[in-house]
Amino acid sequence: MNDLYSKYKSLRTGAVADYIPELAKVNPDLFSICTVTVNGDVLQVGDFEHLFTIQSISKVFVHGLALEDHGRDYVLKRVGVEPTGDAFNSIILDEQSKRPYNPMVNAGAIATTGLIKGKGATERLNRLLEMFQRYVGKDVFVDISVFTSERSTGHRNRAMAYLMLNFGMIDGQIDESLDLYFQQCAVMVNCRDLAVMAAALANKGVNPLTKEQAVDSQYIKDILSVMYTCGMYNFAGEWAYKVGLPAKSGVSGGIIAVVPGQMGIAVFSPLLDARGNSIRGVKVCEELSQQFGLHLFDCVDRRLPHAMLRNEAS
Ligand SMILES: NC(=O)CC[C@H](N)C(=O)O
Repeated sequence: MNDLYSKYKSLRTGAVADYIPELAKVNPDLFSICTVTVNGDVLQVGDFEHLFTIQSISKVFVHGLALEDHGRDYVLKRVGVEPTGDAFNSIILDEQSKRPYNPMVNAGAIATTGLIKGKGATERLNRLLEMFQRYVGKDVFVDISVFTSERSTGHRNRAMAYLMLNFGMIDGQIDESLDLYFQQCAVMVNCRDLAVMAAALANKGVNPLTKEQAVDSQYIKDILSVMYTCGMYNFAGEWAYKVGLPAKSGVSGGIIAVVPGQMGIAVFSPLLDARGNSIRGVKVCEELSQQFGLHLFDCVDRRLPHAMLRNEAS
């Protein structure tokens, strides 16, 4: 991991996201890698304590909460599970069903967030924060500057919400759902938190550090299959081919990847490619997958380093 960190630290291609004005202020040099095994072993390098907003990585966990709130049949009626091959912010709905294509693109995520139960905006936000807290293992907070920055500029997302309202795919509480969506995107995490969250998904929904059940284990297969096919947007196919792990990226520069039954991986580096994926994040995950045989369909045995498997034999 140290070798990968040193190798890519000097790679400075790409650009930080600036369509949300507050995100443009980030230091582009920040870089960290962290892995957490299902046994709770943590390996971390770089700026792993640096807090940033989770952005689209939140979509994975909110999808899980929507499944818990309504069950898979109902969620599937409102949001599909087809990869789009389009950008994360594309304003397209399935022509026939009028559903957004999947819960990982913005349209689908706004619809998913609209499904979160609660009496009023505060209860819905609290339920969402409690869900994140189960995954992270400590209190989490919304970055108000990033939230208000996106709320005042997120007209494209607002347009999607109105399109879905027109087709009856979300209910009339448009502003409340959009606020909740912008708030979930502005939840603050560090690279280590993300790796713990990914490790919970690798560990049947149980946070490996606190042992708390973060999400009902019956929905892990739903969450991971949608991540696998849709998590990296219009790069999802190449990612599945090269890295072979369920994953999710966000425009603030985070990427999580899940090695089911073994560990969670998180990389943070805000320099993005044209599709909105972290450039260093993609490179590091490609190399980790190749070096340790992590691709789900790789027939060679996984070669996790000894440090990651310390507790497995005991
Ligand atoms: N890809 C992302 O991280 C996008 C999330 C961002 N909040 C948006 O809706 O545009």
